[in-house]
Amino acid sequence: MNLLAPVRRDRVLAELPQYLRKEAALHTRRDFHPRVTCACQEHRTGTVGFKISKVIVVGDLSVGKTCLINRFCKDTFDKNYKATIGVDFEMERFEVLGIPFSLQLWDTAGQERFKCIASTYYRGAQAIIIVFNLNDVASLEHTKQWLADALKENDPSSVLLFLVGSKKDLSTPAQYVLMERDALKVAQEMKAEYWAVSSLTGENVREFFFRVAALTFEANVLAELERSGARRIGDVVRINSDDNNLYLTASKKKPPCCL
Ligand SMILES: Nc1nc2c(ncn2[C@@H]2O[C@H](COP(=O)(O)OP(=O)(O)OP(=O)(O)O)[C@@H](O)[C@H]2O)c(=O)[nH]1
Ligand SMILES: [Mg+2]
Repeated sequence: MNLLAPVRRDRVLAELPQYLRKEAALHTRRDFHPRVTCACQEHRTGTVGFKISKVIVVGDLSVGKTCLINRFCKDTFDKNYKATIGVDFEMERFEVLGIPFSLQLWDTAGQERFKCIASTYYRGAQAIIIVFNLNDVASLEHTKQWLADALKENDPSSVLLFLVGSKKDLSTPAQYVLMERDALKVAQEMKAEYWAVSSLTGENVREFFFRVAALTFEANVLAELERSGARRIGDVVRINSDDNNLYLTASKKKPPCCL
């Protein structure tokens, strides 16, 4: 018996959502990896549909991490600042290419005094979202330290990284252009995908989380195929060093529908 409520209609992804900026995208393909599409059509996604992927959200205090999660999950915005103490989390259920897929979004505290509690929850993340305030250059500089701390608890070769500039509504177009230039550089150094959002207006919030869900799903299915493929004689798994594809892809011996 399935005790879970059906996936909300506005959480159904039939196509790969696109990146924001080509210069700092995890990959620039227009569609899901053909092996993933094929596996979904044939319902060969193994345990992916039953798993919950952990996503952690880190960054300086008051950059807007809680507001970002609340805008997406509850469609609310609170203009008053209430510091997150330790951690909090929200579950979001999606359906990607017909397969159920869940994200557990971990909202962590940016305040120094709560950081050691929060960091005990970093382990086991499949995606790390590092948030900075587009109107505060120091918060962008600090993202490298947030990333280093989060990576101590995770496998840097398999985790997906997103660098998110918040509070876009507070920047003038001219200020935004300058900040974006610096942020794109940082994102490229980190090998993270860059996004700019506003939780107040909602700009890019849904697009961003859909992209996180889609890329995390894609990486999960590829890893699952890799594991099952490694058990079959003749399958070869390689790391694609194409700079447009910053994470693992599996290749060779594709079923006919994937060619
Ligand atoms: N104008 C504007 N204000 C925002 C936006 N996002 C967040 N804020 C405000 O920024 C303040 C901090 O937001 P939070 O989401 O609580 O920040 P946080 O990163 O979770 O802070 P910690 O929990 O202490 O780490 C609040 O007063 C929010 O209303 C935004 O997109 N635009
Ligand atoms: Mg918070």
